[in-house]
Amino acid sequence: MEDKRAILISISIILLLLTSIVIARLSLKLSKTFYLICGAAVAAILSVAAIFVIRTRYHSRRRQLEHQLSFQGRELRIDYSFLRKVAGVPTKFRHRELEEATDGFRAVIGRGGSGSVYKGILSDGTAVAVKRIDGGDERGEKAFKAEVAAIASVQHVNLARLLGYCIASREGARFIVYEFVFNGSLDNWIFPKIRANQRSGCLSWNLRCRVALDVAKALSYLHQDCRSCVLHLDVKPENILLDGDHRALVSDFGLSKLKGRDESRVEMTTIRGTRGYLAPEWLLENGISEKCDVYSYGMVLMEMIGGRRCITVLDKGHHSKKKFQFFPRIVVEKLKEGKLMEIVDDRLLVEGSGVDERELRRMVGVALWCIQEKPRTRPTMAEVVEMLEGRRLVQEAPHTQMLVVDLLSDDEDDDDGRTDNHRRQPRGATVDHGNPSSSDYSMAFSVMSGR
Ligand SMILES: Nc1ncnc2c1ncn2[C@@H]1O[C@H](COP(=O)(O)OP(=O)(O)OP(=O)(O)O)[C@@H](O)[C@H]1O
Repeated sequence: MEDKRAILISISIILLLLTSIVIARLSLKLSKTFYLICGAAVAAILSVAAIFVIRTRYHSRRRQLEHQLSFQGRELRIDYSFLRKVAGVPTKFRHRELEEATDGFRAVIGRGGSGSVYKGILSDGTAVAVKRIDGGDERGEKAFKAEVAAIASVQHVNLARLLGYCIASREGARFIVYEFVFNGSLDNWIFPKIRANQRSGCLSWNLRCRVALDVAKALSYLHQDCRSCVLHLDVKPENILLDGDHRALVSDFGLSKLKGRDESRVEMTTIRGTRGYLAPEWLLENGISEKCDVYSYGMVLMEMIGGRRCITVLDKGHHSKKKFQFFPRIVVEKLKEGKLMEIVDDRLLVEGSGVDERELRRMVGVALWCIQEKPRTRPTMAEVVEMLEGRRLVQEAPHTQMLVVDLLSDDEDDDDGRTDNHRRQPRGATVDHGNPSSSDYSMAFSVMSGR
């Protein structure tokens, strides 16, 4: 439109000029020089008009192209982010985005060995849990890479969903962004509240059974259905999250390890995991396998049944050796005495709570198979799923020595049996064949660190 108007104006000016020249020539009888000057003037005006037209055309074409490109770019970005979401590829967030989402990292929802976890809301309204992995050291880097690599390659309804990550080089921290899981971790739902400000509830028997199955399915998927076998290596109630419907989601892959399908074990140079859930082969055998997760799962199953930690410290005296009460031993005794109901979480034994003795026997049986001392005696997680679903008979578990791997350290235990720094690596570990002491339930065997 603008082009046409410019051309019309230019032509009108030229015509006007030519007419004035002709009129001037006829009326004033001017010389040839006059014609030359006028011709040059017309040529100059024509050039200016041409430049003007070319410029406007160029600018309008440029604007048109820019508009077209930005539209196509926007479409491509939408397609790309859609494809990323569909393929489950984690997004790389900017530090500022996470800072805004978490309101400056204010709302802490959990603390673990590797850092703190904050609640946040992304700009599109998605609720997220942002896990900050502290320390720019090698260990922090390893935990970050292991977690992102492991969880980014797996997808299962019972695994916490990774949305993205962020590396803030200036702050020396790394962040992992998970979908927010509304009911927090399982420990708050099976152990009695120990702090006034603690958010907790008591999970019903039926929900405990469902959670046990959900976790077993997630672990079976990690061990058997992924391209490489994923060893979680930190299965414990704190790492099992419950969504709004109390479905379980296994989370925290910071210690996980990949094992090739053709490998039976992987060599490890350091002990990974949490005291109380560590399988004996961490110190007794060469290399570890998915059976470590099976052991930890068995311990979690025991804790879900009893509503208590498997290991409780009885004696915290400075001079005497620590004495432990090992819940699975109590379970075995009660089973022998035919008083299995006595081991169930007291809070579930109110009338109408629906604790079914047959189901209880099955759960206890599975847990006892899982915590067998020898890894090869333990079932696979797929077999555990079959047993829990009643598709496989749970036979009586053989007697096992019930070894407890404990990384003794200077720090005091919490009331819930967890040490503050519960992910210690033992220095110069020694094996101590402690006698079963005066307490019936003290540990039969402990593995002590030289801290
Ligand atoms: N996606 C989530 N939604 C809600 N709460 C979460 C989520 N992820 C973690 N949390 C909370 O934060 C706590 C600590 O998280 P997490 O275990 O992943 O941290 P960590 O530093 O790796 O700890 P750990 O020492 O157990 O490895 C959890 O026990 C849970 O209460």
